[in-house]
Amino acid sequence: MTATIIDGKAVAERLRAGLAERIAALPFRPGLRVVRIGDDPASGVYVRNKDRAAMAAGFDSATIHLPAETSEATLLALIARLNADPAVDGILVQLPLPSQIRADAVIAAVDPAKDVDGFHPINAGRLASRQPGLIPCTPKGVMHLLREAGATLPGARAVVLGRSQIVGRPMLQLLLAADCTVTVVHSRTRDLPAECRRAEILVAAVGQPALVRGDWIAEGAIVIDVGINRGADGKLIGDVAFAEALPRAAAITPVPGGVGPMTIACLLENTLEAALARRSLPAE
Ligand SMILES: Nc1nc(=O)c2c([nH]1)NC[C@@H]1CN(c3ccc(C(=O)N[C@@H](CCC(=O)O)C(=O)O)cc3)C=[N+]21
Repeated sequence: MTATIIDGKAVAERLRAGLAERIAALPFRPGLRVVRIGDDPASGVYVRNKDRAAMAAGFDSATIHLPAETSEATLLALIARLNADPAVDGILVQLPLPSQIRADAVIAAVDPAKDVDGFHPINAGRLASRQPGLIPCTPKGVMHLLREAGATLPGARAVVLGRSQIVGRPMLQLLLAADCTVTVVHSRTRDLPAECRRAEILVAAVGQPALVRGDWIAEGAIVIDVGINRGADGKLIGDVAFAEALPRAAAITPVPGGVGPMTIACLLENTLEAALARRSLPAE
């Protein structure tokens, strides 16, 4: 078998085109504000891509760039101002934050109705309790890609590699809600390769370049690679050894061009959802 390569870039473009159409029919432009602190170069690329995609789809989007020395109090005051601004539907504070700022305090300060990252404990709790809320962008994008790849989710054995607050845990909730049999494995798991080999759907989200080798992958598995690691040569590499996985998997996402573009498209989808919900408009 040689795997079908899941074209996340193309799926993301279609999703964004659909959002642009819906926005064009609205009497207002959904507002997104991205807050970037300091000059982490990786954040720079992400913020630029997002701004470009948001503007092209018709959002009222802007990035607020503050210096690396910004205090937590200054950032919290900015968030309070954005929470109170009726033109702002979505707020994203780019992570990681400098060490003088507590990320937990910042995440909890964002109005849950504008929390387009889905990181606020209220939204995490809603997801875990199967109530409607804003869902973290990367796991939401993974669910889009699984549907696109034609995965049969009910009853499927899914393994999530990684238990982070921003990917692994919400991924567990979404796969479980879709009736998968989900196992979450992590750095303390005994025999990671054996656990991964049981997966019909494998979602790798650990941030370790090419950790998942060919022989960790069951024949015919669908492999979603969330990892975006920068190699010594500056190139992006996923968490999965792509060339080794190709002959075993049924379908696999590439890095770049897989999950990354979907994260941005889902951020825009969340911003539109937040804008409609805040105005008590129907979601479709
Ligand atoms: N509050 C917050 N929310 C985030 O969602 C968030 C964050 N902070 N901090 C940083 C990470 C990283 N992230 C990426 C999203 C898209 C690509 C992406 O589009 N990648 C392209 C390649 C881009 C390139 O060439 O560098 C791809 O995979 O094809 C990458 C990285 C969102 N993050």
